[in-house]
Amino acid sequence: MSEKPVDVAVGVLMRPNGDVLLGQRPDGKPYAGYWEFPGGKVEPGEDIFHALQREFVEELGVKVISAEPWCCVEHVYEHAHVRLYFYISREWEGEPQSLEGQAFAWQGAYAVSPLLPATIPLLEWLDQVRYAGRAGA
Ligand SMILES: Nc1nc2c([nH]c(=O)n2[C@@H]2O[C@H](COP(=O)(O)OP(=O)(O)OP(=O)(O)O)[C@@H](O)[C@H]2O)c(=O)[nH]1
Repeated sequence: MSEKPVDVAVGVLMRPNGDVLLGQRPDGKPYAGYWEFPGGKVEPGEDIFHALQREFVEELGVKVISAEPWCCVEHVYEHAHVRLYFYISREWEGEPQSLEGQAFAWQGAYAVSPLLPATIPLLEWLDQVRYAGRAGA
């Protein structure tokens, strides 16, 4: 598949201790059961941050107050060519709720699996952000 990539806004909610929120893809979606950082496709005319805010309200009932762009990766799946815009947020309102029936979990070490293939290579790099400045990190 070499068509134009689909833009996806992805958010890493990060607690002060470095834990991050992962969700499990619901039944009926490609890669159902795989774990991912919450997010979804950017709609026409929408900017990435607003897409991120919308997805977090729809999926988790969480209002993202601020988020910094972290990285962008492309991945070609059999179902889609995606361009993933990852943001890191340390400032949000509300406790995550399972509004789409999905499981979710705050993770220190990544104890859930499988994770989406495009996301796995980023985890080591993300740990550098999560535990920056800590002894042994
Ligand atoms: N949210 C999210 N999506 C990811 C990650 N990694 C990754 O490859 N993706 C891919 O990005 C795409 C996200 O699309 P989606 O189907 O979840 O988007 P959506 O919620 O808008 O779905 P919809 O089509 O039902 O409206 C999927 O192809 C998914 O495989 C990740 O960490 N988080």
